[in-house]
Amino acid sequence: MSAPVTHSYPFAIGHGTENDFVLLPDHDGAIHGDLSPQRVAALCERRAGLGGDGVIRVIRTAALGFDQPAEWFMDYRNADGSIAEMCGNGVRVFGRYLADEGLVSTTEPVPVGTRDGVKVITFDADGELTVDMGTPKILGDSVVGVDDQKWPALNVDMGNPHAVAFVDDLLDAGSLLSEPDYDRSVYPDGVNIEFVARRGPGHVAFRVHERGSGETRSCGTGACAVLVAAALDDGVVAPPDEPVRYEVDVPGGRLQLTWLPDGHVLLGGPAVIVGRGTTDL
Ligand SMILES: N[C@@H](CCC[C@H](N)C(=O)O)C(=O)O
Repeated sequence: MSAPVTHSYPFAIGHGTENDFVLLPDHDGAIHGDLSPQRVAALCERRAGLGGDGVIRVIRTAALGFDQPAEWFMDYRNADGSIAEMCGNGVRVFGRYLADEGLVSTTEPVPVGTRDGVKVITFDADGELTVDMGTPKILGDSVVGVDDQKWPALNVDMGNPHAVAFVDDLLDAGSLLSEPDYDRSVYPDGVNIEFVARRGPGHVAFRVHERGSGETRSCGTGACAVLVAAALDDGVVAPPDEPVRYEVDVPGGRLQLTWLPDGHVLLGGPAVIVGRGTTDL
């Protein structure tokens, strides 16, 4: 009897403020058929797999047949294998990976294709990366809940859905081991839920329960939604007359958020690649 044929695929592990990802370089789209939701979930499993909040396939935009003005496309999957439109920390880690591999130059902005359109990454002088996340959609209010507590929450779309609730204390959100309650008629495709506490002027902190990944130590699109909710709560009218800046703390570090007069939100912070290897998926 012949032995089963197994393929070996390279991978890298990276994180942005401890939102961590398994990156699968697949420049020309060879592994597409092998990347089922079950395989993604197995890769992200923290005890029996490589471990991660999500998987990012590094693929040429042309290999997917997408018409976007960017050579590289971030094909993002949540830890449960579901596909998400956008990942703010993921796209910064993606930029770091491309730069470390010598696939892009750090001296000029790099466009990256995503399911939410092209995002442009800038390599900052301090070693961090900033991405132009585009324009938030502010879609009104709903309610989120944990156990018998409920909070009003602002519906902000950053390409993916968010519900932002202000709490007195980040511990008010409880263990976040299970998904908080939310209005499924408002969010038929699920939602990322941010619990935000004030830290001072222009300074907030949040915890997040991510759709498809559970509680994570950071969420870039979530930080953008939090910036918008905090600024509106502080009396800023959208879009702002002048740049509005917030420091946003997450369990895994600190992100720098800017809301520009043209409506775009910039997300800045660290992003690193911490290991490489091979896997049979
Ligand atoms: N961690 C990400 C968001 C990833 C996608 C999200 N879980 C969703 O399903 O929308 C970020 O940094 O933005």
